[in-house]
Amino acid sequence: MTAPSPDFALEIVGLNKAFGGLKVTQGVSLSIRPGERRLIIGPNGAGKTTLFNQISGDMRPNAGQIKLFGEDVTTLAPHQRAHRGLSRTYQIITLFAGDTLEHNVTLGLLGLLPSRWQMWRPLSSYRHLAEEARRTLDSVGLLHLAAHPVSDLAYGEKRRVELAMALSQKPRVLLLDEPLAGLSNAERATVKALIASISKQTTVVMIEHDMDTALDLAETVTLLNYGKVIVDGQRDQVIVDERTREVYLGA
Ligand SMILES: Nc1ncnc2c1ncn2[C@@H]1O[C@H](COP(=O)(O)OP(=O)(O)OP(=O)(O)O)[C@@H](O)[C@H]1O
Repeated sequence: MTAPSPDFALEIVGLNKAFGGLKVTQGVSLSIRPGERRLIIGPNGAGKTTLFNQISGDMRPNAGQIKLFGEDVTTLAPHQRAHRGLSRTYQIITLFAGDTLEHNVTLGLLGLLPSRWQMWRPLSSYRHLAEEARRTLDSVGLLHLAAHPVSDLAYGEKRRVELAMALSQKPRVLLLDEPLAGLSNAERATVKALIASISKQTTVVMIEHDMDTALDLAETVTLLNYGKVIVDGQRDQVIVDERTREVYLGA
């Protein structure tokens, strides 16, 4: 008999996090269904990135629970969550600037192998990973730059590489932290199309300030302010909600 599939890809219950006296996550509860596109919005300092850090395991909550497809992952390390299908990008690009694109993506894939890497084994011996890295680069139209150092790339191209690296892990849940930040209009359109093309096998949770673009990609929206969930629901309802107006317009 197979186990019943859980209702939620990601379920957060009563999450709390404080830095000294500053409460940055206050009783946050969220339920995100498999395949959902969820946008997390809120003013600067609302606690969006801190929430992501706790979901990914980069930061431990003070209280509360995080479940991935029904499994409690609250105390698991980031790589253990990654093995269970959670992947994230960061607000700050995390590629190795001096290394080639192909090596960067290969290393990203290597980190996910159950055996991890063995330091005495040359990277070139992981041929299947290098091939997958090249497929990954091809998927975002950057294969022609595979042998170039990351420092040669334009900012928008680096963003695409980072996204491609996260996608190459075939995540079940993907956390995108401001994927459009700092992009030109043209780059924004390219990255938006890339996000829109992500398979429904992947649940997408995205923090983004560029509402014009991000709202198009979202089905559901959560508004955070001072570490609390203020409104949560279908995109169109959240947009017209009085409380959203209040937070953004101080009305
Ligand atoms: N490691 C830390 N130590 C102390 N305070 C922190 C730490 N990380 C975040 N904070 C504080 O927690 C609050 C929430 O920060 P966070 O980065 O989560 O907000 P955000 O909603 O992502 O903001 P932005 O939209 O500007 O990125 C801020 O007041 C921030 O200064």
